[in-house]
Amino acid sequence: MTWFKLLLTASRPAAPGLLLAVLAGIGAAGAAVGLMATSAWLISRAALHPPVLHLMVAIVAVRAFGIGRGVFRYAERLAGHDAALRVLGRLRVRVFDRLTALAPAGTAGFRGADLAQRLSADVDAVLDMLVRVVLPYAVAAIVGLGSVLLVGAMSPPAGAALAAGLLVVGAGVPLLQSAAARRADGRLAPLRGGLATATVDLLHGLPDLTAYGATPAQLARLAEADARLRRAEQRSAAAAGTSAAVTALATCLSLLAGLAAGAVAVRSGALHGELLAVIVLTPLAVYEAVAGLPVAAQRFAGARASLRRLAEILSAPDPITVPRVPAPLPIGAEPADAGLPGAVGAAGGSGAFGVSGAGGASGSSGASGDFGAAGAGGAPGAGGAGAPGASGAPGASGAPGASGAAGGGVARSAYSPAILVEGVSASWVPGRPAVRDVSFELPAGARVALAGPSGSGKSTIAALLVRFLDPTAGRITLDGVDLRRLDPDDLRRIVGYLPEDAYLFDTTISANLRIARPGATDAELRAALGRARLLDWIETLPDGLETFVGEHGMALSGGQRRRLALARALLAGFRVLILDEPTEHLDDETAAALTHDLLTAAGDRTVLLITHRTDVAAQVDRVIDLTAPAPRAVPELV
Ligand SMILES: Nc1ncnc2c1ncn2[C@@H]1O[C@H](COP(=O)(O)OP(=O)(O)OP(=O)(O)O)[C@@H](O)[C@H]1O
Repeated sequence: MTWFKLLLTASRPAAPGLLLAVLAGIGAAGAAVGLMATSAWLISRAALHPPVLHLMVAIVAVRAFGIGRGVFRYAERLAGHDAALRVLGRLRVRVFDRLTALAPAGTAGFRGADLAQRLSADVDAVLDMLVRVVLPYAVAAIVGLGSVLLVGAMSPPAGAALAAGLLVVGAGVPLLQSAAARRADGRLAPLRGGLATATVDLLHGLPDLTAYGATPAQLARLAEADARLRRAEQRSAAAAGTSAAVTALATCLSLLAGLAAGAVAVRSGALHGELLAVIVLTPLAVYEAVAGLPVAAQRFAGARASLRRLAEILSAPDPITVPRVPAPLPIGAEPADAGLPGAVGAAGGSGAFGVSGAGGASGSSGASGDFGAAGAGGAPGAGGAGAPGASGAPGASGAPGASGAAGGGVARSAYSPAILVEGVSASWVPGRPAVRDVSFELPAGARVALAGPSGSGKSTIAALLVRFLDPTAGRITLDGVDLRRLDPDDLRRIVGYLPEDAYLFDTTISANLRIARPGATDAELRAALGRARLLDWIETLPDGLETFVGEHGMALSGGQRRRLALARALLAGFRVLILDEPTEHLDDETAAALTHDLLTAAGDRTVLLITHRTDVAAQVDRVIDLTAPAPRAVPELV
């Protein structure tokens, strides 16, 4: 998408308002020109002492133009800003929507502070483009043309002098200016983004920089970014100053030329002496209308650069493909109502996925020797008797909700989906695979640990399961339905990802929890906190649920932060929970206790526990090891 197309599409809904602003602008500038021309004639005529009645029309016209100029100017500002602010608001929402669709995989190429800059300053540049570039140019072009015709009708040479002056000020000076400062003006927005990024980096990394004595070097980088921005601003300001001087010079020369042409015309008798003042003074008002054009041209370069940066976001490739007509979530795969075990009905109508073709297909894959141990009965449709996965598997019984009773291995009182990962490869950056040919199964209601060395792709698998990313090869199915056929928002209502660094907002415990479910009552919050084993501690706090957690949850310990994030996930009612390194950086004893609590709190949900720890094997149904080329299942489901 080009910057121009972006501007057109963004402004189209506000076109009537913008047109009204242009008309009002023409009215205001036209009234200024009319005021100057009429008063010039009135002064000249009055000097000859005619009967006052001969002046009455001109006197009324002067009043009308004087009042009209103010009224039209007000209407122009009102209509122009109203339309531009509407465009700006819509564009900001559009950019934000796009960012949410891109994040996190699609925004990997952008830097955080720079994105913030694009979302704020660059979107604001649309206001500049419409109100300070498009509007003044449209008004100046029409009023300038009308004035040249008016003056030209009285004295063609004076009209030609005015036209030449207007061309110099309205077109020549801006062209010269943009040639002189194009690079500087175009670089202002990216340089501001770079400075914001360097500042945020410095602030966030200050403790580490101080510890390593690297603050001076980082400060030097910041100073360098600042200096580059200052140099660009200076070049831009120098070009603007030169333009202002050239504009003033061109205006004076054009006025003098008009005066000379008018004087010659009066002398030769071609022009009545009363009109000489009109020819000389009218251009003053016209130049007022075009005087802002060099600045407008300068703003144009900056605003165009900003629009290009926004177009980059809007046309960034989709990290995932959203189907035009998404498949419905498998019946029964609705989020739990209160995030509590048993709150979800036992998957009524579940027979639907008993007949699902995809379920059948995955069944054959589950039974394959690839991960036979893991797949024994666990794969949807594989039909292994007695294995927990089989019990809930669509193909096995066609009634997932009934599985708890049938399976025996993993007691489930509510529906939990099964997930099958088949020969999946994926990359964050094209050509750099993060996981290759990974296959494993997450049977319904099972707790599976995903282990492997750092960088082996565990978090990438989690990102694939919530469709932050799509596989480049292979497929992932949820109860037999390929994830790519589902709406990602639907999917994320039932598959919850709890990253290692789950974000806590700088607000109260209750507000952090209600992000998952805005309508949750205090009792529901307490229930979720109780299940995350955090309630006892919270009850000891003077402000209880209304205690502030600080920026990034700094007022909580690492373990408390994770428990609070878990309580939020429980409250959301996900039916599959992906816990990414929930015990990282905790001592062994606390880690074991937290893992136990997390798994207990997860209740009947399907859980994928990403971990480096080797001691979780006893607490889960199986461990998938990503180290091996094709992950192995250790040990078998109990
Ligand atoms: N957002 C991202 N953008 C680009 N590359 C990424 C991104 N996230 C991960 N990668 C790359 O994908 C590969 C796998 O990373 P991933 O985080 O999945 O591994 P991991 O097993 O979870 O590691 P760890 O145990 O250290 O968290 C790495 O080479 C990493 O550089």
